[in-house]
Amino acid sequence: MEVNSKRVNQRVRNFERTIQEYQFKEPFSRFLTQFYKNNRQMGSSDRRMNSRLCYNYFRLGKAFSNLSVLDRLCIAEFLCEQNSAVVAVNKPDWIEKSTEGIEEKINFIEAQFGQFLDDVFPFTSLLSPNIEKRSFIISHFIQPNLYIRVQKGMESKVKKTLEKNEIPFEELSSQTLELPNGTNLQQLKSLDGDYEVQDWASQQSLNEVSVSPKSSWWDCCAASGGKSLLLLDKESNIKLLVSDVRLSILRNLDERFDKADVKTYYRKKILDLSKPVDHIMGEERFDGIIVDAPCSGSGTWGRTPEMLQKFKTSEIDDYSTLQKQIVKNVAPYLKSGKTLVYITCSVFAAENEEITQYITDRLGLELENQQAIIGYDKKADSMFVARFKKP
Ligand SMILES: C[S@@+](CC[C@H](N)C(=O)[O-])C[C@H]1O[C@@H](n2cnc3c(N)ncnc32)[C@H](O)[C@@H]1O
Repeated sequence: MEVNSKRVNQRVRNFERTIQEYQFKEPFSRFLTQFYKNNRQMGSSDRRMNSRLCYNYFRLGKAFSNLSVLDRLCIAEFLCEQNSAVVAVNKPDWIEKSTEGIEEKINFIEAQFGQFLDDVFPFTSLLSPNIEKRSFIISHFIQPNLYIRVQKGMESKVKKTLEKNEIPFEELSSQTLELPNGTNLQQLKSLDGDYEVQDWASQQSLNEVSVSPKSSWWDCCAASGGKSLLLLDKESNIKLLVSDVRLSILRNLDERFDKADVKTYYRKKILDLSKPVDHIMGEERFDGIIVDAPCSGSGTWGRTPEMLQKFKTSEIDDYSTLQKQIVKNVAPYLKSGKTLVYITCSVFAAENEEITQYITDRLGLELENQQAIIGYDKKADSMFVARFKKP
C-alpha cells in the first residue's frame, strides 16, 4: 500500500481537532454536518476519511483510556478496517495482521495491551438474557448496513433500478433489501417514495402481529411513522390514530406518509403519555396499540458509536420509569381481547423484560410472546418486541 505520511498526519490532525470540538451534546452525525460547514477547506475525500477515523475511534468506547489518542485511533483502525494508512504510518509492524479475522486481531491487541472488551461496552451485566455478550460487543467494531423496505408492488422497479445503476444489494425478502452502508440512494430520484430506509430489525417488529380490516389502531409514540407504515403495509383498511409528544416530529410523519402515498385516513394528536390523558382520549378504545417506546437506543449504537463513550447507566432508570408511565397511561384504551405491542431498540433488561413484567403484573395484560430481535450478527440493529392481550 502506497502511503503518503504527510497526508496521513494531516488527516490525523483533522480527526483530533474534530473529536476535541465535539462535546457529546447532539448526535455526532449532526455535529459533523455543522463541523464541515464551518470547515469548507476540507475536500470531500478528507471529510470521508475524517468521518471514518472519528467513527472508528468511538467504536472503542471507553477502552484504552490510559493510552494516547493516536494509539487508540491506531487500535480502532486496526480492529475496524482491513486497510488503514493510519496503522501503516504509525504501527507498521501491525500491517501483516490487518487482514486477519476480528478474533485474531482482538487476541493480537490483547497480547500487547491486556483485555479490553468489557471497556468497549461496559454495561454487559445489564443486557437482556438473550443477548450474547461477546458477539454483541464485537459487533460494535463493524458499521451496520443500510436496509430499505420496498413498497408493495414496487419490488421489481426498485431492484431493476438498483441493478441498472450498479448499486449492489442483497434481497433478504421481497420487500427487504440490504445495501452497503454509505450507499447514496438519494441520487435515484425515480425511486422517491418507492422505498423507506428502515433497519432490518425494525422491519421485523410487527411480524407476529395480525391486523384485521377495519380495526382501530393507535401508534402512540409514532415519531415519523416507521411502525405505522409497517402496520399499513399489513392492512391499509384500518382506522389509525398517531400521536407523539412532539408536534414537529408528526410533521415529519405527514411528509413521510405523503411521500409513501398513504391513502388511509389517519388522525393525529400531540400527547404527553408520561401523564394520564383521559381528558383528551375520553371514550376512545382500540383494537391494537403500538408502544414503540422512547429508550436508550442501545441496540443501535453500532450506528451511533459515540454513545459507547457518552452513555451513563443512570439514564436507564429514567427511561424505564418513562416506559412504565407510558404503558400505564395507554393500557386503559385497549379493548378487551385485543393487542398491545411493546417495542424498544434497547438491549437492556430494565427497558425490556422488566417492562413486560410490569405490564403483566401491574397492568394485568397477558403476555403472548416476547423476543429480542437479534441484528448484531447480521450488521443490523437489535430490538425487543413483546405482544400482549387484554383479558
Ligand atoms: C423510538 S421513537 C418512535 C419511533 C417510531 N415509532 C418509528 O418507527 O419511526 C419514540 C418516540 O417516543 C416519543 N416520546 C418521548 N417521550 C414521550 C412521551 N412522554 N409521550 C409520548 N411520546 C413520547 C418521542 O418523541 C419519540 O418520537
